[in-house]
Amino acid sequence: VCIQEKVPGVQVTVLSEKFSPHTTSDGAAGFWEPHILNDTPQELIRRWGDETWDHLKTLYLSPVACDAGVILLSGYHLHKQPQQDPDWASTVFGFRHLTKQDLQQFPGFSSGWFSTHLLCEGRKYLPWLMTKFKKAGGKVQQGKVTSLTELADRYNVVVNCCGIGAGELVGDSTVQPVRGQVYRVNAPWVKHYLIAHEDCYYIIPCSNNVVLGGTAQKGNWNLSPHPTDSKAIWEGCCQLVPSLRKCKVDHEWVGLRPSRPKVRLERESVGKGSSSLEVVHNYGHGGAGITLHWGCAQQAARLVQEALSLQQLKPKL
Ligand SMILES: Cc1cc2nc3c(=O)[nH]c(=O)nc-3n(C[C@H](O)[C@H](O)[C@H](O)COP(=O)(O)OP(=O)(O)OC[C@H]3O[C@@H](n4cnc5c(N)ncnc54)[C@H](O)[C@@H]3O)c2cc1C
Ligand SMILES: O=C(O)CCC(=O)C(=O)O
Repeated sequence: VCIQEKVPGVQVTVLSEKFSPHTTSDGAAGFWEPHILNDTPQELIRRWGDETWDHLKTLYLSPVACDAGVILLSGYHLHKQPQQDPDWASTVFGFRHLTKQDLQQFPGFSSGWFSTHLLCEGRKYLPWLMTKFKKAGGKVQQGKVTSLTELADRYNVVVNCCGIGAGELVGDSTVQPVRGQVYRVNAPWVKHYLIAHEDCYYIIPCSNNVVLGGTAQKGNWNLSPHPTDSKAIWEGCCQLVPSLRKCKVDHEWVGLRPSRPKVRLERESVGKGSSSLEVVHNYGHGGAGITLHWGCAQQAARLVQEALSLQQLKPKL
């Protein structure tokens, strides 16, 4: 969608093995908070995160908020050890430190913050974006790409935004999963998010259900819910909000956060001669793909523009 908006007359095709609701982005809570980004430079996290925040804020304040799956959510970040204020404190709304009175609700936690965040639900947002994309003339094709150069005779530029699949596609062994298991439950009485950072437990209400998480297991590719994780998540979340014991479980889900030493967002020429191709890489967003998505997409679209203006355009089939 960003490319369509930035490059006049461009024809864009989304070529993907899986579509919504079967992607990692569909299962994520969609909570705006930069995390699991390893050594991605702080100034880039701030720039991409803030651009995404502004984009989501605009959607939230518009009539499309419900269709696009963008909501505003307040709640608690809980810590067992004293922490420095996070870099995102000045981006979110109403950041403050928890008082002794706040902390009385949460035995075992000694500090934390209260803040209001935007949340973008992939399961609503992706179909909403797809409608926009198709209306603007975008094409869609299902299929697994095994080599980027196989696309050289069909496209002038390819954007590699394959998430966890990017590692295999471009032979980047630094892409590793950080496995996240969650429950989706019906608990409409839960109106605040709670994130217990050291234990990795969280409770995040979305528009139709509540996400109970989670795990962050590096290098684990198992896409099935594991009973040991289910038990730990259930007990951890029920300790935070005991009334959750009464909730009805909708389903469990596992996703692989596409982790990398740092987000890869750059241009590269791959292949030689007739199979050479301009590629824009945009992958490795760890636990923050939704948090950074619009800022990264803007940058990727600028790189597409650059790649198009550098090459002599030949008509392709
Ligand atoms: C449990 C959990 C909770 C999360 N919560 C949050 C959150 O609250 N906030 C947040 O910001 N982030 C969150 N994340 C992280 C977020 O989900 C990811 O960073 C994000 O989904 C990555 O998006 P992506 O588009 O790169 O990958 P994906 O959503 O996985 O999309 C990649 C696409 O590429 C396609 N593809 C891959 N390889 C190929 C190939 N070879 N050929 C063709 N197509 C291919 C796939 O089919 C898919 O359609 C969470 C992740 C998990 C697991
Ligand atoms: O911890 C958060 O900010 C919300 C959940 C999340 O982003 C994740 O599980 O990766």
